[in-house]
Amino acid sequence: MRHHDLVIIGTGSGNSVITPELAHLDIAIIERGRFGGTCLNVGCIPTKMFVYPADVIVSALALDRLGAHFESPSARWREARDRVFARVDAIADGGEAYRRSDPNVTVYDETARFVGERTLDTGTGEIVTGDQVVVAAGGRPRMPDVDGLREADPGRGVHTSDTIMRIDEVPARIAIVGGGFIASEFAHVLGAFGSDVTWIQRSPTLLTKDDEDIQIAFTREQAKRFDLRLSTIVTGATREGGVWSLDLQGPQGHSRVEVDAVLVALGRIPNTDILDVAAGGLATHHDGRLVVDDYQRATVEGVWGLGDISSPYQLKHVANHEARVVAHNLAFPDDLIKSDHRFVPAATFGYPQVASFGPTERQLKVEGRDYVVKVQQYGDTAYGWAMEDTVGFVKVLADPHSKRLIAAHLMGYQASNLIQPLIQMASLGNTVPEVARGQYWIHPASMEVVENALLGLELT
Ligand SMILES: Cc1cc2nc3c(=O)[nH]c(=O)nc-3n(C[C@H](O)[C@H](O)[C@H](O)COP(=O)(O)OP(=O)(O)OC[C@H]3O[C@@H](n4cnc5c(N)ncnc54)[C@H](O)[C@@H]3O)c2cc1C
Ligand SMILES: NC(=O)c1ccc[n+]([C@@H]2O[C@H](COP(=O)([O-])OP(=O)(O)OC[C@H]3O[C@@H](n4cnc5c(N)ncnc54)[C@H](O)[C@@H]3O)[C@@H](O)[C@H]2O)c1
Repeated sequence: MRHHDLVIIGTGSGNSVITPELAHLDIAIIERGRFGGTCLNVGCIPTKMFVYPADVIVSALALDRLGAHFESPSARWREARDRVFARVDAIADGGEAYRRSDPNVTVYDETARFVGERTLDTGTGEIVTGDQVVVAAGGRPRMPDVDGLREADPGRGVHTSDTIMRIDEVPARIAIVGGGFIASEFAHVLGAFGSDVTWIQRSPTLLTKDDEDIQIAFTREQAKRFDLRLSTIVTGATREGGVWSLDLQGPQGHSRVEVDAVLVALGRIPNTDILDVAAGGLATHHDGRLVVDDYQRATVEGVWGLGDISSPYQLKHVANHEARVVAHNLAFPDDLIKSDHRFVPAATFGYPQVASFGPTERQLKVEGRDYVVKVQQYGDTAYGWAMEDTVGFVKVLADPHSKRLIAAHLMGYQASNLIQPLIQMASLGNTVPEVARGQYWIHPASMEVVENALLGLELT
């Protein structure tokens, strides 16, 4: 049994808990996978490195309407893959080497599980205890309850986001199951790189957590590009001669689709079960997330949780924020700070992009909350004319009494960037008139669509 001042499980955002204020402590890091966690190795960063060339290819295909012509743009998957992982793997390896070279840090590289309060079996034959324990062990893909698809099996063409980006060639035909972030981003990427995508979603729209206007508009755009099977579930899967035959149950009854590979994108489940947090005396929510309070404290003194293992958001910027809060609270126990989850934004890097924060219009109606709303089309602004845009829009919802923004929902070119001033004004408590008329907006930048959306809100 070995004792440490601080034990950190998981090197995603957990790795960044080691700030200069804590660097003198005797620290254990337990990581069963690659250093850097999901975002770096199999998540945000590699996906966006594939999304960028996919954006370029798909937008080039649509440039005819602007009088610009390209001879059939095409993509080379292996080149893109090798570019992505040359960079990503080097960062992961460098991060691990850096930690291992630190005399204050001991790295345990197996699967940990709790065997008592603040006590862990590291899986390496060593039991460790910590004065403080940070649980940052993230989550993993949820698999469907369908024979043949219960486990990822890349060798047989059953993939999750953990494996799909390392394949040698894009499959000629792929079925993507799910209708959220991962499905949307990978349909775009794999489609741009040459796969014929059949997209299976159990709900009548995609992106069901987004505002209804976004759901409808995004689904309409994807249906133009992919074989989209809505209100449809997979009931069976068999493989013969390298070909998967999926049984589908949809609005027209039973159907069958043949594909070379399947990508499962049905959400992620927290790793509290693998960690056996109950043995550590720690409480979980009904969905398996670790219970933490606003200060990121778990239910046993000296234990903290952050990121996907405890968060309902499952977003890297949230995990990073919570890591900063934990690092502060560990270093300054007499001056605890809370996490700020008031205006958490998210972006789906599909084509078109979607970005939002705050409740949907339907949620506001259900809550009976007063609001005013404006939907501004990209196509009604000068930059939208330049792009001949017919799909993008900015939807803003504001409180008519305080004149502050409640929510924003954007779809279109660079939505993930265009939303930032709206997040800023909500977070900093600026009113709509202050932001709309209290500054210059560069003409005729694409950001004018945001200015016009704010000006269009009827706030008397
Ligand atoms: C395909 C994909 C794309 C994404 N894109 C975005 C995006 O564009 N923007 C965004 O904001 N978010 C994105 N996310 C979400 C983002 O990656 C996560 O929210 C974030 O990485 C969570 O960080 P974390 O530190 O909580 O967990 P993780 O980064 O998952 O780290 C947990 C670590 O704990 C280790 N571990 C788990 N159990 C144990 C154990 N028992 N013992 C030892 N080690 C253990 C794991 O190996 C892992 O390295 C994406 C996710 C995916 C899957
Ligand atoms: N750009 C980003 O920020 C980004 C990108 C990728 C992933 N992520 C994070 O990773 C997490 C996982 O992504 P995801 O796309 O897997 O999850 P998600 O929650 O976005 O989507 C899951 C989809 O699967 C469907 N589904 C769930 N269970 C089902 C079942 N049993 N049968 C049929 N359909 C079912 C849901 O209706 C939904 O459409 C997300 O929560 C997100 O926070 C973020």
